[in-house]
Amino acid sequence: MNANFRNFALWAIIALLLVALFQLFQSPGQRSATDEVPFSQFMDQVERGEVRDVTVQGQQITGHYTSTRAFQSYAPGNAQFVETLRSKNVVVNARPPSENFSLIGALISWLPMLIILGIWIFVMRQMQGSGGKAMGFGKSKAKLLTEAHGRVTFEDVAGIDEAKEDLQEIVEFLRDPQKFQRLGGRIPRGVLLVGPPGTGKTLTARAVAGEANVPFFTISGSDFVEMFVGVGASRVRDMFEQAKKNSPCIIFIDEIDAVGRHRGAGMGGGNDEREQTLNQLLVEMDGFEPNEGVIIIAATNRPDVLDPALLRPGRFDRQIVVPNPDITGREKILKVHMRKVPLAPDVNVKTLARGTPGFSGADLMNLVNEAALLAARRSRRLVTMAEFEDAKDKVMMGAERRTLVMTEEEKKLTAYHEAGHALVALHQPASDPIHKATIIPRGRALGMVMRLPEKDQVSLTRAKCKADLAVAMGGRVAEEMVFGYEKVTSGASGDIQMATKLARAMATQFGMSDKLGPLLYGENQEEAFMGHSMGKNQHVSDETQKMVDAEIKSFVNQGYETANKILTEQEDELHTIAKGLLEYETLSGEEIRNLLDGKPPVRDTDDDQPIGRASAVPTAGVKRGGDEPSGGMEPQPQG
Ligand SMILES: Nc1ncnc2c1ncn2[C@@H]1O[C@H](COP(=O)(O)OP(=O)(O)OP(=O)(O)O)[C@@H](O)[C@H]1O
Ligand SMILES: [Zn+2]
Repeated sequence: MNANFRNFALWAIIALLLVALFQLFQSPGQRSATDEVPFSQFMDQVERGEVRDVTVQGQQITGHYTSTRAFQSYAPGNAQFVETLRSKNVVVNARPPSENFSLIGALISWLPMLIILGIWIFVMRQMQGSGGKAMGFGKSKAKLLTEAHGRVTFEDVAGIDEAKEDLQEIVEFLRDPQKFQRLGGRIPRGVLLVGPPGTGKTLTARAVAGEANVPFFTISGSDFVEMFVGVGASRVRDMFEQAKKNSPCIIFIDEIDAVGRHRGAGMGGGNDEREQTLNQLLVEMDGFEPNEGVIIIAATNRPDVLDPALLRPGRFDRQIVVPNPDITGREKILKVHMRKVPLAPDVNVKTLARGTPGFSGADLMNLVNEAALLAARRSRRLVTMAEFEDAKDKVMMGAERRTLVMTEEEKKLTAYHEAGHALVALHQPASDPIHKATIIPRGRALGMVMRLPEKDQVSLTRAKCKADLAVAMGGRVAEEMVFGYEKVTSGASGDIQMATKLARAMATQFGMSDKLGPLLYGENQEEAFMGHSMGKNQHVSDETQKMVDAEIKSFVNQGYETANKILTEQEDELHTIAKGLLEYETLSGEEIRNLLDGKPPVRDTDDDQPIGRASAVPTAGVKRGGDEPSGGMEPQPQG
């Protein structure tokens, strides 16, 4: 049944129902236009010669008086009145009993059937979803992406060269399956792309199809999962049928974990349907010849939950990891997405790539998009570095909260807090260089100092950890120095949390404590990771626990002392930076260094951009995080 026919049938039924209703309501109306008279009265009128003609239909009598007025009456079952009519010269017509009402009668007797049919069709349509795709129940929901969706090639995928290399072989096979057949090589039927969200798994799969110029069917694992038993399995069957008709081609199953979860791993019962679907998938994958030219590419970010049967040879036996990009990868991905954007000459892709550790391909695409939108809002012809910087902060920390009302006192306190971080960082050679400091509130942070590593960090040195601890404490120390012990705010909670996490990692994981030695304390990674107290950890004795806690405390205290020493010795510089922040709100690393040399920042006054940022591009880096987190840690907006 195709969609057009279904639509037609539906409208036909609705039309029929309307006609039937119309007839039903119409008939009594017509009747009321005639006189309805009792049979006895009718007979009297006949006797009196007032009736001109009658039509007898079963027991119903209709006719006209000599006055031409119409009437109608009903005769009792066995009344013999025709003789009387004849004797009075009335014209008598007769009709078979049901003719007059045959249409209505038929409709009434068919009505229940029609209603049931209508409901059935309606339910079927509902089950198909509103997508309007002309596919039947139990048919696969796989979508065929065509040229109209835009052709994707390996050119569009950047920064994951190893995955592309691995897939190159599949491209060659799809281009000329016969060649491989002749040589008897075994081509994998299934490829599993494994990686975190947004790293370009879907994009890569599409690029394989684009490179090989073959059809690309895409479906999500969750599309197979239906409430009706057997539907998922029949969708799988249908999908493979479609694919075979279009071979060579690619089937892409996104989120395969939705169907491919370990059998029997679900919560409670009721997983029969999913298991049936999975079984069907396994059967189909075994069932087609490797040379039929259908390649299945599946994606997941949870390979660990997949049923082992899926990973056996002949199924998804090839796994390709698609990781988050490294610094050069980020640069390449940024360049791919910047192709569509008119760039100002000051845009430095390398700096952006350095400032976005942990970003996925999708995050980077989002960053470029945000920057373009910002540039449009600022009515610029080109997208400048300032937009990219702001977009980066927005993606990383949340939108600026320029409307947040801060009292002068709070603003001053924030400025000194951030200046404290910045100054400590400046005087710690092991710290990453400052990228910028700002007191514009963003997300949960009231301000932040960003430092940028020169290159992606693979490991942390002891010196760098110590420097990071000192920088983290710098904010609080500055507050205490300038405003006094009692005026200290909760604003440093983010710093304290970050410092504690780092100190704990140094003591229990990195082996950086002399007292504890290079041992792993606390087997429970998660506890350590979450920054929870390990107090109840059964692997650590009470005494060891006390030692661990003491070491963590001593690391943080050392950081505090270092910060205190630097800030006390350089109090003048602290005031200079804080005043600079109060005046300009945002200072780049270079501007801070210039300020300390007595050179104020140069601001473009006729620049209409809402952010008072220098047009000079900061070349030095900063590190991410609201009041800076340390290597490998999540950004910690400081409140
Ligand atoms: N390596 C990359 N090169 C270029 N663009 C990328 C890359 N990775 C991601 N993107 C961009 O991010 C978008 C989203 O990526 P995609 O949907 O392919 O990610 P995914 O890994 O399939 O994510 P998910 O696991 O959430 O489905 C892409 O359309 C693309 O524009
Ligand atoms: Zn801080």
